[in-house]
Amino acid sequence: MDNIFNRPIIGIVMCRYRLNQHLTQTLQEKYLNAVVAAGGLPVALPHALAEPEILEELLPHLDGILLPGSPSNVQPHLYGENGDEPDADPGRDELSLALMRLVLNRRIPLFAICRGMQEMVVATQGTLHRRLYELPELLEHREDHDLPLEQQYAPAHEVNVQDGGLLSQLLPDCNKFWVNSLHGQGAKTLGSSVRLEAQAADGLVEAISLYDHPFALGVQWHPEWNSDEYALSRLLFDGFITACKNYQKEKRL
Ligand SMILES: N[C@@H](CCC(=O)NCCCC(=O)O)C(=O)O
Repeated sequence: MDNIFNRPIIGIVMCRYRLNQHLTQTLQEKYLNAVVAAGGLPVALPHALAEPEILEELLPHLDGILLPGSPSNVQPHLYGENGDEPDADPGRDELSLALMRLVLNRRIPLFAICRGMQEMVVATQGTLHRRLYELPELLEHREDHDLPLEQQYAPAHEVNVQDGGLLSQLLPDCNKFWVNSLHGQGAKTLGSSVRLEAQAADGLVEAISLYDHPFALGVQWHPEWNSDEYALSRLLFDGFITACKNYQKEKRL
C-alpha cells in the first residue's frame, strides 16, 4: 500500500445547494472515487477560499485541480451576455475562475468536467451557448431526468478526436468513441490559447486543452461516472494523476 501522504493532492471545487434550508457545499462521491482510484488524494475546496491571499498560500500545497460537473450554470455576464441565470452558483464561478488564472500561470495540472469545461472556456476568453436545445442543428445533449441514473449516464453519442492533441496522446488508436451527455449549455467560441480536442457529430465542442500547458484538459462528458468500468475513462484519470505526480516531483526538486 502506498503512503497516502505521497499521493498528489487534488483540489476539487465544491458546489453550493440548500439542504434542509441550510446552505451547503458538496462534492459528489463519483469525482472523489475516480481521483482516489487513479492514485490521487482529493481535498475539498469550499468557496470561502476565493480570496487572492488565501489562494496564493494554498496553491503551493496542491498538485492538481479538478473542476467537476454541476447542475448550475456559469453566470452569463462572465462571458459577455445579459440576463438572469436562475441556476447560478456565483461562489463556484468565483473560485473556479480564480483557480483557472493561477493554473494558467503556474502550469498546475487541471482536469475540467462538464460545467468545469465550460468554466475553462469562459476563463480563456471563450463564450457559451446558453440553450443548446434551442439550436435545431444540434443533437439532444441533455439527460432525461425521468430515467434511472444508470441510463442518464449511459453512452449517448459519439465524439471524434482531433489528431495531435492531448486526448489522442492519452487514448492512442482511439479517435472515435461514445460518451455520456448531461448538459444544456456548451462552448460557442474558444479563446486563442485553447486547442479543440474533440467534437460531437453535430460539431459541438466536446473536449479542449490549453496549447501552452503540460496538462489542462476539459471534457464535456462524464468520465468520472463508474470510471472503474470504462477503460477510456480510467486512462483519462490516470493521465491526469500522472501529470499531477510529475508536477509534484518537479516542485520538490
Ligand atoms: N449546468 C451546465 C453543466 C452541466 C453539468 O455539469 N452537469 C453535471 C450534472 C451533475 C454531475 O454529474 O456532476 C449545463 O447544463 O450545461
